[in-house]
Amino acid sequence: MYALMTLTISTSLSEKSELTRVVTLSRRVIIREDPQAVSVYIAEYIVSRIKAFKPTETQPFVLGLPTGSSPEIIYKILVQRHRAGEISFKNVVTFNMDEYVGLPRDHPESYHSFMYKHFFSHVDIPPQNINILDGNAPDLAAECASFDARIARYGGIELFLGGVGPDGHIAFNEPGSSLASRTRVKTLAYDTIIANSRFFDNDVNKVPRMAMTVGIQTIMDAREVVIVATGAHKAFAVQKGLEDGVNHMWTLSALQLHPHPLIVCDKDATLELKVKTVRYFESIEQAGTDARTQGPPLVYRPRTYVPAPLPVKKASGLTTPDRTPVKVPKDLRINTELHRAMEEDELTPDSMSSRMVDSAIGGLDGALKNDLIFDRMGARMTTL
Ligand SMILES: N[C@@H]1[C@@H](O)[C@H](O)[C@@H](COP(=O)(O)O)O[C@@H]1O
Repeated sequence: MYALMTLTISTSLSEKSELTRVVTLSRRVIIREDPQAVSVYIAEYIVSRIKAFKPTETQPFVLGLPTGSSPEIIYKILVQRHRAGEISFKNVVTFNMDEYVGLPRDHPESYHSFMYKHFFSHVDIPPQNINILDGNAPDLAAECASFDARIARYGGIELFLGGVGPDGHIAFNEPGSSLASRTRVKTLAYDTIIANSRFFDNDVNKVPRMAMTVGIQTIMDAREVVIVATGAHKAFAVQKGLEDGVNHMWTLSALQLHPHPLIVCDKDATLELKVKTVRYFESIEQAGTDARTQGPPLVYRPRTYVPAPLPVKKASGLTTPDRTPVKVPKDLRINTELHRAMEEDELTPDSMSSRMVDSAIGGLDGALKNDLIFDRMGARMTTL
């Protein structure tokens, strides 16, 4: 199950007259000491993938993004890399995994607010390149269909970054979700409502009961999936996702069927894994088969563009899905103002992390207080 597989693929691309290339496929698990080192690894990985892709306005890099406490340091590092002039998001198009239904867009805990606060307000991504599900759309099903159609218009997602819930869910694909699911409305599992109540004054009654989420198949369709898993409270999910079989009750496990999954864990998140499993993945990395050299062959893979968006019948009449309007909606301005707060105070732990009593979040708070120090892998990395 964990063995590296080699696969010979044929491509019709005539690049350098090489019609056949041997691509190494593997399930990659990288283990780092703590959330800080995990975040450095993933941020560097994303930067390297974007650079390798050499995105342009007409062929942007399509990046799927998550929310949650786990990716906060990753966003912070990406912002730092951007400010240092090392990476631009001008030709990056983003699709967020999920959003609560019925929560005002400018609510501090909406995923719109989260994304602007932690990332979008601090980088050069054009507003029209940002795609986040509208949890207040008059027709939620049409909004979901429109989202999938927009992804298809861009030729699919290149790299989907995701977190994992303590119950093994990815995005809001709760235990029991169909592994063939696409973007849709989901009722949240009670475990998730309890877990996320930390963002809502620890009051389960304030947590929205429903969310819109990309499906498992939406994530599986991405050319590459990167999962961040930090903290002892994720250890059981990681164990189920990696060591047990593919199971819709632990939706993380679906990635066993993906050709390019990369799961980056801190040591706490590996606590339930067998020593043998941990040693195996560590040995793969030590053998020099570093994940960053084993991503999908970006430049050789054809991108399948769907030229026109699918028409979607909305309550107000026939409309076509389109990208987010160039004009930033009024209710997003509140998020942009958070930019100033961040400039002054960087990413100080917000209400989310500071309220959580958890080893991973403790690590996050510690990391946010300190300067980011790139670990050995990060330092050794050469940007493409
Ligand atoms: N919908 C989000 C998921 O996308 C996220 O992965 C999960 C874990 O979040 P955290 O990183 O805060 O543990 O929380 C929510 O349920």
